[in-house]
Amino acid sequence: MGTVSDAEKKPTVIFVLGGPGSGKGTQCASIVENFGHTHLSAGDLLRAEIKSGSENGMTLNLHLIEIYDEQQVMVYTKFRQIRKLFFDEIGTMIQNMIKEGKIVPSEVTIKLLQKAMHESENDKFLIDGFPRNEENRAAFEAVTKIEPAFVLFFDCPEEEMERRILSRNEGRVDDNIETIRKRFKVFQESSLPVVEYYDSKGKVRKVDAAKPVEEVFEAVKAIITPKEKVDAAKPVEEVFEVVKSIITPKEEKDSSKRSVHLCVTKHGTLKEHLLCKFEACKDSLNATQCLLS
Ligand SMILES: Nc1ncnc2c1ncn2[C@@H]1O[C@H](COP(=O)(O)OP(=O)(O)OP(=O)(O)O)[C@@H](O)[C@H]1O
Ligand SMILES: Nc1ccn([C@@H]2O[C@H](COP(=O)(O)O)[C@@H](O)[C@H]2O)c(=O)n1
Repeated sequence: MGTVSDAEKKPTVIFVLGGPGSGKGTQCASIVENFGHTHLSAGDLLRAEIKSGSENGMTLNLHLIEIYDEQQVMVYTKFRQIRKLFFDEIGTMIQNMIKEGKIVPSEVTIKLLQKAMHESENDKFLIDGFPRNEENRAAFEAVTKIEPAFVLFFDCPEEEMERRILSRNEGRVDDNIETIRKRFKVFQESSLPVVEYYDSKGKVRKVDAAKPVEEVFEAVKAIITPKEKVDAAKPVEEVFEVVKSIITPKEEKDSSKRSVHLCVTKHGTLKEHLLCKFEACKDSLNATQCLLS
């Protein structure tokens, strides 16, 4: 049986979703710093395309490129003029759609995401603000054949998101009350169904994004941190020493508050038990009992 070559290996993708101003970009910056993912914001890529698209005219590289198969200078010049018009038009189209809080056609956004992924040497990506609707989701999966590892969903009330956007001060054309309302509507009607779709597949990791930045990141860290493994073949006391060193005091406190217990499975993986069948597991000091489960 053949093995999967490096070239065929799919990158790990985490979709980062949440309403406008829920703090996706802010948290992605901390994830990049702490976990080394590459952050690709669909909104940032579209904004960059408005700025540079008509200058280099290469980013989107849509079907028009195929028109040019002649070598003559005249044809080439004509081609460049047409191409510039074409990309100017795409830039204007993106700009208008962002101003109106509308979702840009998937073909455009996916091209930008694919290009950024190809140019990166990383193999783990945070794709922020995408997929924004069912069309985005289906097209991305069809084109890239990539399924997200999970969806990091920032849940935040509209009043808080509105407050945050109105004090963001980055000069964005869509950070005004009229467009914000339109973006909230699009989020409710088109983006939440995508979250629900992934939720039905058990892929949504929801975070309370209304809390202060640092607290939100604590929750994010708990989701992103790779699950640590414990060598469960060792004597029970030794295993428990390792378990104790992994469980931080904060997690211990939180887990006892929430009646969540960190246990070691037969395979040596640390596991959170919401309801453990072992009475003895009701506090983390007895976590080793779960070795038997
Ligand atoms: N937990 C938080 N508490 C208070 N303010 C926050 C929090 N997280 C982010 N902010 C601030 O709110 C504003 C919006 O945050 P950010 O740009 O990260 O949101 P976003 O979800 O990426 O927004 P958009 O989808 O509109 O691009 C920023 O000014 C940021 O500094
Ligand atoms: N998948 C996407 C993402 C964004 N847009 C457009 O960009 C605007 C800003 O997006 P942010 O994520 O930076 O808030 C958004 O309102 C859309 O107009 C898009 O079309 N498709």
